[in-house]
Amino acid sequence: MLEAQGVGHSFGRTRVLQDVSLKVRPGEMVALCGPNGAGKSTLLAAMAGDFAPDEGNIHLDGRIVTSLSPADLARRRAVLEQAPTLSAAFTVRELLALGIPRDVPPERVNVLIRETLRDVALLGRADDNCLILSGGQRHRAHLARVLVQLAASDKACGYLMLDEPTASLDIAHQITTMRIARRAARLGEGVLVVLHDLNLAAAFADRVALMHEGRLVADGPGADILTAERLSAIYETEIAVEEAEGGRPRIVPVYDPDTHPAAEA
Ligand SMILES: Nc1ncnc2c1ncn2[C@@H]1O[C@H](COP(=O)(O)OP(=O)(O)OP(=O)(O)O)[C@@H](O)[C@H]1O
Repeated sequence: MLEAQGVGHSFGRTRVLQDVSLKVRPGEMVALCGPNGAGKSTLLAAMAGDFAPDEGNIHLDGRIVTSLSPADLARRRAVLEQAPTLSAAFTVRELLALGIPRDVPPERVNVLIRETLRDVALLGRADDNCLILSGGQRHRAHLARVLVQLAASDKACGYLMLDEPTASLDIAHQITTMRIARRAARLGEGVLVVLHDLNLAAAFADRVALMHEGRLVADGPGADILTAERLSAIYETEIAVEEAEGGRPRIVPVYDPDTHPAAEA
């Protein structure tokens, strides 16, 4: 299990996380939602072991996450950052190979790369330089990099941590990406995904964890958590919630195109 307990953190004098506790169990997909600046990426980075928070603990399969070696961390969890960068002009194939340990036989590497690129619909671009891909295609290549990292791991289960994986994708690729994350959970991985799209969260995640101003304000099934009253309050805009197929909530922002932001101040 990946678990944050009583986590607090400040950057300088800015308190970014306050007493946050969150569990991601193997086989479970948790969507982390909330307004800009709520602390989602900071929490995900802390849970990934990127830094030790000022307060509280984060355990990955029973061990303090920052006590794990980089190699052990890489076998247990894979992280797609919000704005992934390239350290060199890699081809798509080379980018994916970065996530695969050197002792994996070349034939296995080729199979892993081919299967993962097929999943993200980039099989035909394997030998293209990442820099010539479109923004969304490049993001899918980075998603493939983290998927192949876990697929190559010898651990029975790992944790997939995705920070806004659908932000630059068209509707079809958003759905494909969420299906890939869902399949990872079905195969036993723990999935933590930061999402702004509350409808994707409601449709795909087992639980929705809602953050606001550094705190976790609600955590549970989307149908319980995503209420019009709660969402309108934390996003400070009118949001309606309807009932969709299977009792799932459908989140509908209420648009008033003629209200200028300055007029509300
Ligand atoms: N390295 C840093 N130094 C200083 N402040 C930081 C740093 N990283 C994040 N912050 C601040 O922490 C707060 C939370 O940022 P974070 O990126 O975690 O929010 P978020 O919920 O992921 O937001 P968004 O939806 O806009 O991506 C913000 O006010 C941000 O400015």
